[in-house]
Amino acid sequence: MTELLRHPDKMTKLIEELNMVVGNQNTMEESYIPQLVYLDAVIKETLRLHPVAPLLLPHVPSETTIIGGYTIPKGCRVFINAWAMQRDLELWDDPLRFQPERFLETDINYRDNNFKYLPFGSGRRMCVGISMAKKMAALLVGSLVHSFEWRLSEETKLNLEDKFGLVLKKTESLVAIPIARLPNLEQYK
Ligand code: HEM
Repeated sequence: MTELLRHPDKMTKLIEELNMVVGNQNTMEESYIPQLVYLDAVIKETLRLHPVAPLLLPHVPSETTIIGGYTIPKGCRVFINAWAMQRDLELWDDPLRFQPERFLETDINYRDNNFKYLPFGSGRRMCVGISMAKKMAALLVGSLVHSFEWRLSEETKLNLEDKFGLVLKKTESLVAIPIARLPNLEQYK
């Protein structure tokens, strides 16, 4: 939501998609998700810049392995810096820019074997909750944007700073004011 509020043009594009697919007589539901391609791109781009688990989960190889000339000893703890890979200038065009369109132009997916985009990890130990997480994120962001117009109070600064840990969190929570945008208040019950 912070990225969308910082980029009103992207917010407008998402609202237009929701208006077209869901319409203002309905509320956001799971069945609309496959048609909401821009919403999917917004979530993918958000997870690229702000991965929930920036170093994935610690992995421990069961055998000593050589990868790219580096020896990874059996039993050592390996962290994969997905955060850095997903912002790497050599892998991404203009990497610090919030640009959901980059996911419309390519078919990069969460489960692909590409090693530049790993918000859910990769391989045998990748996240088992991808399907659920994808749907929940789409339902949540889709509902917030479809049902409300979001405004900021005068003093709100849109701070995108991250607090690092096993899980990435915003340093400052977003405070935004929702305004009903659906025509019928019954739709909010
Ligand atoms: C946006 C939401 C989520 C993100 C970004 C996420 C991300 C991740 C990541 C990065 C890993 C580590 C993968 C690796 O180290 O290779 C992981 C593991 C895991 N996730 Fe998620 N996850 C999410 C939601 C969920 C949900 C909803 C569930 C369960 C319903 C779930 C269950 C798990 C489990 C059980 C593992 C450990 C898998 C293993 O070690 O074999 N996750 N997740």
